[in-house]
Amino acid sequence: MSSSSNAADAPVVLVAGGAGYVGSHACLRLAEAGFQPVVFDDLSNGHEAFVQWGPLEVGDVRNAEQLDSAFARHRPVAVLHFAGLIEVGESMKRPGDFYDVNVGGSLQLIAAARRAGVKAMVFSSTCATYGAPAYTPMDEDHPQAPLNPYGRSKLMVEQALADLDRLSGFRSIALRYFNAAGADPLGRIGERHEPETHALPLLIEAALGRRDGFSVFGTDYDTRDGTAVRDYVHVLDLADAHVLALRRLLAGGPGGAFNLGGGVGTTVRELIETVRRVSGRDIAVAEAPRRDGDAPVLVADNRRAVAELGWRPAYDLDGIVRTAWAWHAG
Ligand SMILES: NC(=O)c1ccc[n+]([C@@H]2O[C@H](COP(=O)([O-])OP(=O)(O)OC[C@H]3O[C@@H](n4cnc5c(N)ncnc54)[C@H](O)[C@@H]3O)[C@@H](O)[C@H]2O)c1
Ligand SMILES: O=c1ccn([C@@H]2O[C@H](COP(=O)(O)OP(=O)(O)O[C@H]3O[C@H](CO)[C@@H](O)[C@H](O)[C@H]3O)[C@@H](O)[C@H]2O)c(=O)[nH]1
Repeated sequence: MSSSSNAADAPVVLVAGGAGYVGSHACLRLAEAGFQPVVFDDLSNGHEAFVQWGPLEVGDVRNAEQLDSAFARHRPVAVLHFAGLIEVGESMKRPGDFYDVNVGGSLQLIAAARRAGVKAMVFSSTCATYGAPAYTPMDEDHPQAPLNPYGRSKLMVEQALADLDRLSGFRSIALRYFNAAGADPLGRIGERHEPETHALPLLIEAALGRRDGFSVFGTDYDTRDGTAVRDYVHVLDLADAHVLALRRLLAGGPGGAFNLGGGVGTTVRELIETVRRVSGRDIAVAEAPRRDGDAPVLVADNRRAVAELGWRPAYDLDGIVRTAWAWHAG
C-alpha cells in the first residue's frame, strides 16, 4: 500500500479488476478524491505492482465465496467493476470465455454486492455495444447492435443492471468508454496488456524498436484515408468520470449510461503520424486486411456526460500520446 492511502474512516470502494489498466488509474483518482480503494482481481491480466492505493484481494469474480469474504472484510459503500476479458479479436475466437467471465462474473459480482447490502455499481461498458454506426458521432440513444461477442457480453450486463436499477433499488451507471489510452503522467502506472493488441502501445513499441513494425488493419474503409476511425480518450479522464459517477450514485442521483470519449475521430494513419511526431522516431508500417469484428468508425457524442456528470476531459490526442510515450520509454 502506498503512503497516499486514505484515513481509516475513508469510504471504501471495491474495485473489481483494479490491478488492470483502467482500474488502477481509477484507484489513483479514488484515493485523491478521499475514497479508500480495495482491489479485487485474479491477476489474470492485472499487475500487483499497479495496486498502489490500497489493499489487494486476489480473487475471481466468478467465485461467490471469494467475493463474499472480500465484501465482509472491507464493507465497501460501492463497487467499480472493471474485471473482464477485453479484446474484440479474442472474443471472435473464444466467445464462450467472454460470456463466462464478462456475463457470468458480472452477475456473481452483482449478487455478492447485493448480499452484502451494497447498492451502487459503476460498470465499465464500451462503445463496442453500439456496433456499426447508424450515424456519427454516436449518442447514448444510438441503437445497440454489437458486432462481436465482447460487445454483446457488455450489453447483456448493461441490460441486467438497467433492470435491477429500475426494479430492485440496486443502482448503477454504465460508462461506455471509447478507446482508452495514455498513462499516469507521473509514470507510476500505465498500459500493459499481455499480449498487447491495442494500436497505440503497439505503435510506441515499434517506435522504440521493440517490435519490427506496425500493421494497419484495413485500408479500404469508407473514411478520409481508408483506415478505421477511433475516439482515443485519456485513461485519467476515464478515471475522473468514475469518481463523478460514483459520487452521483452515492448522493442518490439517477443511474444510466454515459459515453466517455473526447468526441474527436482519429484514423489509424493519423495516430501513426502523431506517434512519429511525438517520439521523433520512424515506424515501419505495413498494410494488412481488416480485423474481424472491427467497426469502421467509433466516435462519441459526449454531451450527456459533460452536462449531467460535469465531466471535463483534459487530454487531447497529443497529451494522450505524450503520456503513453513517457510511460513506455521511461
Ligand atoms: N481498454 C479499453 O480501451 C477499454 C475500452 C472500453 C471498455 N473497456 C473495459 O474496461 C475494463 C478495463 O479494461 P482494461 O483495459 O483496464 O483491461 P485490463 O485487462 O488491463 O484489466 C482488466 C482486469 O480484470 C482482471 N480480471 C479479468 N478476469 C477476471 C476475473 N475473472 N476475476 C477477477 N479479475 C479479473 C484482470 O486481471 C485485469 O486486472 C474492461 O471491463 C474493459 O472491457 C476497456
Ligand atoms: O496492430 C494493430 C492494432 C489495431 N489496429 C487498428 O487500430 C484501431 C484501434 O484498435 P485497438 O487499439 O485494438 O482498439 P479497439 O479494437 O477499437 O478496441 C478497444 O476499444 C474498444 C472500444 O472501441 C474497447 O471496447 C475494447 O475493449 C478495446 O480493446 C482499430 O481500427 C484496429 O483495427 C491496427 O490497425 N493495427
